[in-house]
Amino acid sequence: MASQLLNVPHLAFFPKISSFLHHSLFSTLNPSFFHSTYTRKALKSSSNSRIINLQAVAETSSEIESNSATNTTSSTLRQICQGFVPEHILHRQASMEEIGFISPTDIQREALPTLFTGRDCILHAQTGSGKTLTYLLLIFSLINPQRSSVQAVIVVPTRELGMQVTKVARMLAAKSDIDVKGCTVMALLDGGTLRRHKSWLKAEPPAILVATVASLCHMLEKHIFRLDSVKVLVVDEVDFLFYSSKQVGSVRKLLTSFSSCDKRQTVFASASIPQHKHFVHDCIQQKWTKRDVVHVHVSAIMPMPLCLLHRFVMCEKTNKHQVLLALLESDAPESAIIFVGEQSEKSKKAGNDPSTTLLMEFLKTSYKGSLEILLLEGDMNFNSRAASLTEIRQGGGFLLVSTDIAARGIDLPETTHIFNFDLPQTVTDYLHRAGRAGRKPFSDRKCIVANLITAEERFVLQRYENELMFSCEERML
Ligand SMILES: Nc1ncnc2c1ncn2[C@@H]1O[C@H](COP(=O)(O)OP(=O)(O)OP(=O)(O)O)[C@@H](O)[C@H]1O
Repeated sequence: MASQLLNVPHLAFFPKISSFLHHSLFSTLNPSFFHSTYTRKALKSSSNSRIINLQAVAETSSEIESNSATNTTSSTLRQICQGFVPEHILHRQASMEEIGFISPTDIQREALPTLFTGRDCILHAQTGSGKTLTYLLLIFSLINPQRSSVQAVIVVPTRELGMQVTKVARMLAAKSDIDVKGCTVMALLDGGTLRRHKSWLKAEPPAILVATVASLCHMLEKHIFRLDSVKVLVVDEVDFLFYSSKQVGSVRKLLTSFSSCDKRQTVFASASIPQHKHFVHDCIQQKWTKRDVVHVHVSAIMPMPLCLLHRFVMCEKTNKHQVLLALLESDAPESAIIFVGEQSEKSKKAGNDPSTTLLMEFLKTSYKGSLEILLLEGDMNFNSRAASLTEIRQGGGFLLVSTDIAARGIDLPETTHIFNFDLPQTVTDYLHRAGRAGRKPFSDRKCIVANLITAEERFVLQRYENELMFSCEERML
């Protein structure tokens, strides 16, 4: 299986060079891999490259590769979880079915049986494929509600994703008819009131802790609590955290200094794990996971959901606002996210308004449709960011203008359209931005990803098409 994986074209999906992409096994890859510009760049820059012993990795870890067409089992999610996830979550009062979880998604079908055996897993599946519920079901199968200690920790890269995961975990906990206190879920997120959390953690430790890395490490460094009783540690959007120069040090510490992989079950999740062979190797070498970690790779040859239709409109930089307006009028999305690039430091220093502000002003005066126009960007304070997402989740259509802060993990299933007002910087960013639409696992509904590009940007988009294996049609206005 390992050698088969090395020959599938999805390995051409290769974003910018990162700190953990430091090995070189390119000589063993399919020649098509070398067509990737990113790959050529990586080859040039991998001065400290070394050949890793793939065979050794293959002997200890294992791969489960699945593509939707190959699935034959018709078990329901409840059947897969029976005997593992407690009855009170599955059967009584308000059941999984009532929440809407009847059939398992591919990642749930492939990963849950392995997770229930206690093995560490890397959940690698498309955006919107249900990875959150996969690891939460494992957590609910392991925690003892009678015990007053932190038994599961879920690490997330952003406050917004943390709030979302907390909400799903609380929904599952609340649907059970056991003593809710036993299943408390605490969100320990950047921008929160850490002092209040400190006393809470000491007096009444929650069973499940959802945390951003900085806040979690702060508590651990101050010895407010320890990870001794943690049975499962999940790192969501794991590639993002390892890429982030601000967060990678803390993540490594969390995985090796604050707790040991032998004493916990470790789960990593993401829709993009570039050079996953290297990553599995690093997991074992660095003791982030046990040696028999399983890489569960769903839709390996198709990194993007098929329900997404990709379009581009060629335009001048100066008339992008008008083009976007024309698209909004003609496509009439039910709800949409408009992704805008981050303002450069140079532009900030020059005192220019960020593109998000300019676009918001334009839309507020020119857009005549019924969707509510909202903004989400990193520079906003935490309360305003939370307010934007709360408003969206209250229902009604929205037009969310956002930077890449909304590109990872955010689940707004009503989103029918993504507009890349500015083209994303990397192929990974493209995958995650596009994946904010098409998030209803069993729906046939097609969603649109529209790219507003200048003639010079066409080749960049073409590269994304090649690496993610989709094709983008030109849309004439
Ligand atoms: N078995 C299921 N049946 C129906 N809906 C499901 C099922 N599992 C998950 N979902 C729904 O699918 C949507 C996407 O799930 P989730 O947010 O876990 O995706 P993800 O794989 O984590 O995506 P991303 O990589 O973008 O973070 C959610 O709205 C969730 O409620």
